[in-house]
Amino acid sequence: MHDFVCPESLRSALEQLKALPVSGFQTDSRAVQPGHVFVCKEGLTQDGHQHIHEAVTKGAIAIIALRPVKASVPVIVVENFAATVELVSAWYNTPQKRLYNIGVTGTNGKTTVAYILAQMLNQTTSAAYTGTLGCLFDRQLFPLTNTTPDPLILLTMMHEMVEAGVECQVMEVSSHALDQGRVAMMQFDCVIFTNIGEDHLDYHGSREEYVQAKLTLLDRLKDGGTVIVNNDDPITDTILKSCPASARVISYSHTECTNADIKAMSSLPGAAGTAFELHTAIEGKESLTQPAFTPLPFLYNLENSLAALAGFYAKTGNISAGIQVLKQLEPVPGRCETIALANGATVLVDYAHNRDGLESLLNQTRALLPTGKLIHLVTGLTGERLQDAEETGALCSAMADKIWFTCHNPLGLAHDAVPLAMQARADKQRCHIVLDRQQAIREAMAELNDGDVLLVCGKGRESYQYMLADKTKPEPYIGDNETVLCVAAELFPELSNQAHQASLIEGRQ
Ligand SMILES: CC(=O)N[C@H]1[C@@H](OP(=O)(O)OP(=O)(O)OC[C@H]2O[C@@H](n3ccc(=O)[nH]c3=O)[C@H](O)[C@@H]2O)O[C@H](CO)[C@@H](O)[C@@H]1O[C@H](C)C(=O)N[C@@H](C)C(=O)N[C@H](CCC(=O)O)C(=O)O
Ligand SMILES: Nc1ncnc2c1ncn2[C@@H]1O[C@H](COP(=O)(O)OP(=O)(O)OP(=O)(O)O)[C@@H](O)[C@H]1O
Repeated sequence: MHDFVCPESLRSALEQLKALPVSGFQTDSRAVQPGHVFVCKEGLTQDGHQHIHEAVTKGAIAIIALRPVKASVPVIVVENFAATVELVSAWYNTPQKRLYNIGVTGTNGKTTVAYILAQMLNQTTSAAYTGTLGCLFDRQLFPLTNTTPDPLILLTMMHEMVEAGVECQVMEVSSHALDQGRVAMMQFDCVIFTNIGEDHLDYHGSREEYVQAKLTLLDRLKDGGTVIVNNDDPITDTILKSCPASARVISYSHTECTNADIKAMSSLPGAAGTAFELHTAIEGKESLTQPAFTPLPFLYNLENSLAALAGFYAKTGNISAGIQVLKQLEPVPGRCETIALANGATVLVDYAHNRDGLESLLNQTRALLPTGKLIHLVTGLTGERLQDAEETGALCSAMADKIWFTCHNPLGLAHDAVPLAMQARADKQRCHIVLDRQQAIREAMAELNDGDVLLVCGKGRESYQYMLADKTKPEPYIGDNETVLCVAAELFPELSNQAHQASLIEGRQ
């Protein structure tokens, strides 16, 4: 049994760690691997100190705790979790300070903006993406549990990035992360706001609290850093009022009549992307209008592309180079992925998973659909969004022609709880409940005719369902894309799976 160790300073804690063969740091006993230091955290529902035994059994070689505890491995006691973050940051030689960090927040569009901006910056430097899709750099993808990871995971990833020669990180910053201080050790060079609507009321309690959480991203801005705002979002006035005086502000807009620094003119958003005139009038520079094109479909992706262009400009100072790389963007996995069917109908697999996202997707689809053609919709909401379910269901009923409410991460609720709530204020003649997600997709596809569109929303490329509240125990799910491809092969056997797969890629007309 080791004595309790109570370091008087960070330095002495570091010295203790240096004497051990540390392979990493972990706050979750379930994920501990041999050589890890297990960090005890008092969370919202549990106390990490209760899980020391499991951590040691799994191979933890030391414990960092907030109070004296007994363990068969050395214990370092620190004052609070922030001290641990400081310790781990020092252990990795403050990797966050060795990167140009861009933080992206907003209700919708974080993944899209962060992923495409990292892609664009990769044409000029080595850039990493961190967010809902995982942590991607140096051609490797590291899966993440959270959109914005726990600070110790983030520090570990940033250490790996620095080791791999990455120069710039574009990361999504969720409202939960801001509220829980997951990015408290960051000093962002640039922050980007996409749009702020209403979401996560289960966690934040009210829209005001949610907005306040988002605004705290500004507290994490470096002195003299850049704030990128969407002039078309009414929340921008509030953001600007909260901006530090030293900040450089760059605004973007998709409407011609605003005085945004970067704006799209003469745009005609379509399913094949959007051609537009990019007008820039930044920081007193001579204004410039240049032809531009984003291959991502729909108006909201024009907005996302403008946000990414502004981010590219903030980092490189070269908007013309940004226009060039924007043209060649690869699609974002699970967002607006199109599959053309042999009968002339189209299936679109998308990540729209809250009221605002569904509304903008349905609006855009309706605007592009010829009269008389139908929008079919397969959707659900996660258990966390139960209180939004009635209103969202009513919105879907008003905007789509035929709807299948289905299962989407019930997170411990009865599987029909969210679908029933979604159906409550919907037109029941047109809005069915089919809990088996694959069956819902199958039924919806069977009813499609030439020119109709089916939107399969909410999961994107996710290949799991959180049936239980415990997110460490996901159930495997084949995936929406795969389901659509299988059903297409059943419905149109004359086309091989391979042909369908090809149409998935080429179908982005
Ligand atoms: C509600 C919430 O946000 N919880 C987050 C929070 O967990 P917590 O600290 O409260 O955890 P806890 O369950 O009370 O446990 C306390 C401590 O005991 C540890 N523990 C717990 C159980 C065990 O068996 N062993 C063990 O060691 C836990 O790892 C933790 O260190 O801190 C953890 C580490 O940072 C997060 O992983 C965890 O995210 C959970 C998984 C989650 O689902 N969060 C969602 C709501 C979320 O954050 N979502 C946003 C994106 C939202 C969006 O835009 O769509 C995100 O950034 O991911
Ligand atoms: N700028 C936008 N405005 C409104 N809706 C959008 C916008 N961008 C994307 N969407 C819709 O929201 C969905 C989710 O997009 P995206 O994954 O980029 O958002 P997000 O903010 O990262 O969400 P999450 O953090 O939960 O993953 C898209 O599939 C699309 O339907």
